[in-house]
Amino acid sequence: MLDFCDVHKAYPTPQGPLRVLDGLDLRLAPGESLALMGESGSGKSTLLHLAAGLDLADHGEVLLAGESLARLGEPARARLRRESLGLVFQQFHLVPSLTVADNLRLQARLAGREDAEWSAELLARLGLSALARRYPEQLSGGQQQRLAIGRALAPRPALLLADEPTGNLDETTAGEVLELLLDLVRDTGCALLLVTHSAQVAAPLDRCERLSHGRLDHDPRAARP
Ligand SMILES: Nc1ncnc2c1ncn2[C@@H]1O[C@H](COP(=O)(O)OP(=O)(O)OP(=O)(O)O)[C@@H](O)[C@H]1O
Repeated sequence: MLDFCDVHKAYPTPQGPLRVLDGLDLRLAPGESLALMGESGSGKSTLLHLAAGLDLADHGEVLLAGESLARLGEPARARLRRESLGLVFQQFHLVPSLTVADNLRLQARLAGREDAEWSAELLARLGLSALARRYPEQLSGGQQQRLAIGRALAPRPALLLADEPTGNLDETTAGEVLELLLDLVRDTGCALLLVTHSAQVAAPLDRCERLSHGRLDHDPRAARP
């Protein structure tokens, strides 16, 4: 589903190149869930950006759904992103002028995958059916993040990238939102790459890797036995 092969990424700085990813290898199988942990500044967001084709590796190869992101032009990368990827961030990034139902529909429409039955089922599973005509600002933080998750999954992507998806929520709401996210991911067969600072959030996922000095180390402490 997602493969990083000997990936290097550096940022130019006045002091010279800052090497963030340094020969990183990663393989995520279809339907597999992986928690990505690591110190602040270790490169987790950089890795997510490369996985989404929002930025390109300096050396090495990133393959998404078998396609080398660097070899595709930007229009083809954008198409692949729309059709194969769901993105969820700590900030919800909902469209404020669209209702709950239309926020959900928009993403599916952009991917050419409108499916009224699936949208209705998603709204119900998100606990948002009764709120379908509200606007994002009329929702609680937990409801907004549930909608953001539903929107990302509306086109039935093969891979969901989530960057601290429960980082803005209180502990109880965060637990509920994570459970919902994992249930939906499991039921749709979507692979998941989730960045978190929390071992508790990482625990129910299939694997946990720690990013350190530009490479990944398996982290048995946070992974399920
Ligand atoms: N566009 C950029 N130009 C220069 N340096 C950058 C750029 N983007 C990120 N960096 C640096 O690269 C390193 C990795 O950043 P990144 O955001 O990937 O880390 P992170 O692990 O996601 O951090 P956090 O957990 O704090 O979100 C940091 O030292 C950061 O300052």
